[in-house]
Amino acid sequence: MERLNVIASHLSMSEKRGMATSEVAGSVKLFSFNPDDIVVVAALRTPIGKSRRGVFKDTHGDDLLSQAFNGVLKSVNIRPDEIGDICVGNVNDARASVTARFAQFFSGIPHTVPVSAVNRQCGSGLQAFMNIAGGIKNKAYPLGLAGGFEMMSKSGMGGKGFDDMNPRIMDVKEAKDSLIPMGLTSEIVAERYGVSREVQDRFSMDSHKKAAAATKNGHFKAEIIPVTVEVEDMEGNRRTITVTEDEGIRGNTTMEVLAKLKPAFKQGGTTTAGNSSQTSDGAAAVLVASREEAKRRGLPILGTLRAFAVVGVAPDEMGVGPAAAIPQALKMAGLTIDDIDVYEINEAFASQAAYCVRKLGIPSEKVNPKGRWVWYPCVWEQEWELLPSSNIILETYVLRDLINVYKHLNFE
Ligand SMILES: CC(=O)SCCNC(=O)CCNC(=O)[C@H](O)C(C)(C)COP(=O)(O)OP(=O)(O)OC[C@H]1O[C@@H](n2cnc3c(N)ncnc32)[C@H](O)[C@@H]1OP(=O)(O)O
Repeated sequence: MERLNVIASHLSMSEKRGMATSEVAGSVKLFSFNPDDIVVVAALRTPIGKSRRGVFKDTHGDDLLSQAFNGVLKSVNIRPDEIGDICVGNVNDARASVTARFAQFFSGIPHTVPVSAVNRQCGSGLQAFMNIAGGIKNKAYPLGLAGGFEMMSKSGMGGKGFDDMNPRIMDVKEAKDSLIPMGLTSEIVAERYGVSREVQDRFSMDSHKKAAAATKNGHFKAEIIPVTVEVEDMEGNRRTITVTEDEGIRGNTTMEVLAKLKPAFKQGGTTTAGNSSQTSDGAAAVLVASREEAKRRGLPILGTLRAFAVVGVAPDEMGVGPAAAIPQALKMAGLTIDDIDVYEINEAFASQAAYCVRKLGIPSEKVNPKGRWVWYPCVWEQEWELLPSSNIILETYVLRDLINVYKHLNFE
């Protein structure tokens, strides 16, 4: 009976995806539902603000993160003391684990619930998710909260704590390369792999236009929690505002305007403010459970984690990460490039995303339909309607937009 249900669900998926039954037959074992599957039962984020001069420039990270925590808990009516563990991804906040603890208390989650923070650079939010998923898989707890935040208005791009470095770093090429500013690694990728300024600008323009259309059509509404904050204007007056949409999307951008922008990181380079992600402020959270626990509680199942991979790449071209890691995740999931319906490739620079899409042969119509970029892949089987006729999503970073928001904005 169980098997019949599984096959029946595949048939309906194949119909939705417009595929012949035989095309999905090979993935029957992938799609079987098991009690210990890792599922997402709630996922929400704040809007994303432009750092330093945006809507959250006067807001604290813990205030923003607690909004995300509160949002997901309330959306499915979970008692805060029932959470087994919390893990939060962050790159630039030197005291992120304490900020996360503050956010927990601001959300009314009692001290008996433990919290930790994790930094895997741009993949930190996704890593937080994987840490919680690992705890559930190991039966340490059946339900956990994963989140992420970045407040670049306050932290900037990091770069703190480098005063006391081991001088030996300069003698070891890859150690030294790890200090290359991110924008310059974009220039290296563009030069090394021949990604022209025009390709970068076009990728960026398309991304902005998709994001503007997605916003206009309300596609982000279900995932964004409106946030009310105080913000100081240029004259020093404080006012209270409620933010409901992402800041920084430039739907009117044209190739002509983009072509006029000066290189941001290197004379004669091709990476500009227009084809880089902006620096941002924001936070997100997901409530994660085993399928068994979700069913027992009657919680909605938004998606099932099907595979996850991490692969290292040379530091001087860090942005080629998706090209290395996506094949690995696909292999683990028993899927091919063509099996994926939607790729969300959240990269900071158009050079990197455009290179990865080209290298992997991803059909352009499947890339970032809402205009965002991804790396650091995990494969999701979607059990809700993200987009018509899409069921399998490969995304890098986190569940749709979570986390490491500092690089997302430009392309959302
Ligand atoms: C794993 C990884 O990927 S690591 C990477 C992590 N993330 C990063 O490294 C962040 C990269 N981004 C940055 O560092 C910064 O955004 C920079 C340096 C590229 C640009 O910084 P800023 O100059 O502050 O950019 P800002 O967004 O304010 O844009 C400056 C101007 O360029 C122009 N501009 C920027 N984007 C666009 C666009 N899409 N279309 C048209 N004009 C644009 C505008 O005139 C804008 O001024 P305005 O906002 O007053 O209209």
